[in-house]
Amino acid sequence: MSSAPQPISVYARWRPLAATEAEVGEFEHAESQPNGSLHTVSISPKPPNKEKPWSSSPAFKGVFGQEDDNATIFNQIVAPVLPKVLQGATYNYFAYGHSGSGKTHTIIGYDYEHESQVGLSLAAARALFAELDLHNANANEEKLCIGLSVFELRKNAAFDLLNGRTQCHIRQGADGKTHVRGPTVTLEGGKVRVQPIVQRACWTYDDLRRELQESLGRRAVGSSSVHDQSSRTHAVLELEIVNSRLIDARQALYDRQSELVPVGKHADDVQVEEQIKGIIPLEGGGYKPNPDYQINQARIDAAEADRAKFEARVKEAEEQIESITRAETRDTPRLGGRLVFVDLAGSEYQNDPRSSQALLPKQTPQERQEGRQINTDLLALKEVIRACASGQERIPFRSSPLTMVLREHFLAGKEGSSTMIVTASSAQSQYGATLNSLKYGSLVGVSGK
Ligand SMILES: Nc1ncnc2c1ncn2[C@@H]1O[C@H](COP(=O)(O)OP(=O)(O)OP(=O)(O)O)[C@@H](O)[C@H]1O
Repeated sequence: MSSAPQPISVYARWRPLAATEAEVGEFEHAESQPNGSLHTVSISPKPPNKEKPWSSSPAFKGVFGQEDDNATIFNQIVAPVLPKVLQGATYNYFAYGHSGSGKTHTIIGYDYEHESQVGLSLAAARALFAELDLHNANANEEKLCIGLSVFELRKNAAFDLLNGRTQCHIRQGADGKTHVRGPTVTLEGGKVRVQPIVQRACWTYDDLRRELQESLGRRAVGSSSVHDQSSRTHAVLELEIVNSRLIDARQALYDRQSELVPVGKHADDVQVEEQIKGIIPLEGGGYKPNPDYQINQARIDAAEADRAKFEARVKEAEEQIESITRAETRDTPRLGGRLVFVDLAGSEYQNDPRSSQALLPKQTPQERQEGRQINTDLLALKEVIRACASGQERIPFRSSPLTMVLREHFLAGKEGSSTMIVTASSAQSQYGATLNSLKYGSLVGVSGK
C-alpha cells in the first residue's frame, strides 16, 4: 500500500493549577521558537525536587498557556480545518497527558453552557451544524446531518457507548480493514444480526450534545485503587457528515451481511455432511469411498448457489454505498467528511517509574496488566503517527487495538491531518509525569517536521 505523508502537528497545553496544587507551588516552564516555526518547551524543577531541567527539540507547533480557554484552542486548531471537512476530508485530534492534566476538559469539556468552555468536539459539531443548516434550508438539496459514534477502548475490546456499552470485538478482515463488531444476535427464523459500532444520526446540535452526554455517562466509572476507570480507557468520538441515503445504505449492508451468515453456514454444513457420508474411515487410519452412498452433488450445488446469491446481495449493497459516497460533486458540504477526537488513557500508564511513582503508587496485578496494554497502545500510536508523517510504505497499524481501530482515519486521504495536544500541568508534584508527556509529544512532533 503506498501512502502519502499525513501531516502531524503537536501542541502543548498548560492547565491552570488546582487550588490544592497552588499551595505546593509550580515548576518553571518556558518556550522559544529557535527556527522560527516550531517551538521548544523547557521545564526545570524547583528544590527540593532534584530532577534535571529538560528542553524539547523544536517539535511543538504551538503552546497554549493557562489563560487560554477551549474557544481559543478551537479557533486556532480546529476551526481552520472545517472547510476541508465539509469537502470530505478527515482530521484526527488526540489529547495526550497524565490523569487530571486536562484531556477530557480539552476534547469534551465539562461546562456545556459557556461557549468559551465547550470542548473541541462539541464546538466543532456546533460550527458544522451552522453550515449544514444553511445547506439544509435549500429545499432542492438532500439534507445532511452528523453521524455520531462514541466508544471506549479498553484492553483488546471496544465498548459502544451509544449502544448500552455493548462489548465489541476488534478484528482485521481478509480485506485488511479493521472491523469492530458487537456480539452476534440470533433473531426469529434463525436470522442473525452482527451489529457494528452504532452511528447515531443527529440532525441538530442539541440532539448531538444530548446523545454525547448520555453516552459519556456510560463511560466506565468507579474507583480503581488509584484512579477513575475513565483514565484507563481511550474514548473515541467520531463525527461524520452523512445523509439518510447513506445511513439507510449502510443499514442495508449490515442486514445483508447478517442474512448471509446462516446461509453461508448452511452451505458449509451441507458440504461437510455430504463429504462425511461419502467416505468410510479405515481401521488403520485413512478413508475409502462409501459404496453405499452417492454424494448428493445437487444438494451441495443448491446450497452453494444460495450462498452466491446472498454474497451478491452483500456486494450490491457495498457498491450502493460506494456510489453514494463517491458521487462526484464539487458542491459542499460533501458526504464523508470526518472529525475524530480521541481522549487517550492516562499517560502515567506508560512504562516509566518516575511518573508511575507519583501517580500510581499502588496497583493490583490486573491494573498492572491493563497498564501494560495502555503502554502498548500509546507506543503503537506514536509509531503509527511517525510512520504516517514520513510517508512510510508499511504502517504498523496492527501493533495495537487502538491503532487498528484508527487505521481507516489515518488512511482517509491526503487532505486530512492529525493533531496531538499534550496536556500538561506545572504543579511541582507532577514534574515527572509532565516531563514524560512532553517527551512523548516532542518525539511525535519532530516526525512531523
Ligand atoms: N485548561 C483548563 N482550564 C480549566 N480547568 C481545567 C483545564 N484543564 C483541566 N481542568 C480541570 O482539571 C480537572 C481535571 O481535568 P480532566 O478531567 O480534563 O483531566 P484528564 O486528563 O481528562 O483526566 P483523566 O485521564 O483522569 O480522565 C477538571 O476539573 C478540569 O475541569
